[in-house]
Amino acid sequence: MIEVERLSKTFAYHTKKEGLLGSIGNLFHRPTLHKQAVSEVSFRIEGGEIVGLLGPNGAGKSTLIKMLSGILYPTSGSARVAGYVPWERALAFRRSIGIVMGQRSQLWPDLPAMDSYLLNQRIYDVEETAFRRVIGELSELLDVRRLLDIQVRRLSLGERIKLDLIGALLHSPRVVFLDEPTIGLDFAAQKSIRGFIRDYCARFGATIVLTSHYSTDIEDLCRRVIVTHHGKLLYDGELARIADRFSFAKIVRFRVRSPAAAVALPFDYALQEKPDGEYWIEARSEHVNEVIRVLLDRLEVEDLRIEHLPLERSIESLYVG
Ligand SMILES: Nc1ncnc2c1ncn2[C@@H]1O[C@H](COP(=O)(O)OP(=O)(O)OP(=O)(O)O)[C@@H](O)[C@H]1O
Repeated sequence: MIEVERLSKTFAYHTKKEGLLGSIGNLFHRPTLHKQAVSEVSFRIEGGEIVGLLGPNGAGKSTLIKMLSGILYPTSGSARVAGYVPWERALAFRRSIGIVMGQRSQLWPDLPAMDSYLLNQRIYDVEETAFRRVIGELSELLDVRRLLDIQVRRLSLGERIKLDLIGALLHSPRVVFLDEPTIGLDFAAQKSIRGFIRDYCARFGATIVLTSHYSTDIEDLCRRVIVTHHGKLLYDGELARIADRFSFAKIVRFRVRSPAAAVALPFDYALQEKPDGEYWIEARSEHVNEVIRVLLDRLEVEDLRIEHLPLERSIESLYVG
C-alpha cells in the first residue's frame, strides 16, 4: 500500500541576523544553508497495517509524512501510496488518503466543522447518503455529535482534534496519516482517540501511519515501528523486539525511611531520585540481585519493585546507539 524507495528531502533556507542592521545586511548578503531532513529512507507498508513512525525532535517524521501525503516534493527518491505518486496530487490519490496533524487543524476556524465537511464532500465527491452515514457513525463513536454546528475556534483542543479526525475520514480513505493526533490531550481523550483509530482500522482495513511522542499511543496501536534519526532510517521492525533488545536492563525502584543519597552502590551504579522522594537505579539484569542485597543491607527500604525498562528508554537507547 505504501512503497518508499531511497526518499530524501533537503530544505534550502536562509538565516537572518537580529535587528534592523541584520535585515539591511540580508539585502546584500543572504547565505543559503541546507538541511537534509530525510535521507535515503526506504520501506514498505502493507494494506491494513498500523505503523508507528518514531524519532526524536527534528528526526524528519513530519517531513516524511508531508511527502507521502503529497504536501511536499522530495529532493530525490520515489514513493507510491495506494498506487499513486503522492506529489503528483491526482484527485484519485487525494481521495485515497486522509491526514490529521494534531498541531494544525484542517478545519476553517470561523466556521462550524459541518461547513468544512460539506466543502470536503464537494471536493472529494462523496455521495450524500455515504456522507451522512459516515458523519453520523464517526461523530457517535467520538461523542461529538453536539459539536458539529459550533464554530471550530470555540472548541477545546481535544474536541477540535476529534472533529479533524472526522474531516480526514469523511471520504473513507484507504491510507491515513496521523501526525501527533493526541498531542496536548488529557488521558481520557487520548484513550478515546486510540480506541477510535483501532476500530476504524479494523472496520475499514485502512493502513495507518502514526507519529506520536506518547509511548502509550504507540504501544497500544502499533506492532511495527519505523524509527528515524537525523533523517535516516534507524530501525524497521516489531515494537516488541526493541523492548527485547533492552531486556538486559531493569529498573529497581524503592522508597526508604532514612535518606539514601549517600549509599555506595555495587558496580558503580548511580542512584537517581525523583521529586516525590522515590529512588531508582537502572541496572543490568545480572546485577539486580546484588544491587537489591546491598540496598536491603544498608538502608531501611520500605517498598521495592523491579520493572522493565520503559519503552521511551529503550527507543532512546536506539538513538544513542
Ligand atoms: N521548511 C523547512 N526549512 C528548513 N528546515 C526545515 C523545514 N522543515 C523542517 N526543517 C528541518 O528538518 C528537520 C526535520 O524536521 P521535521 O519537522 O520533519 O522533524 P520531526 O521528526 O517531525 O520533529 P518533531 O518530533 O519535533 O515534530 C528539522 O531539523 C527541521 O528543523
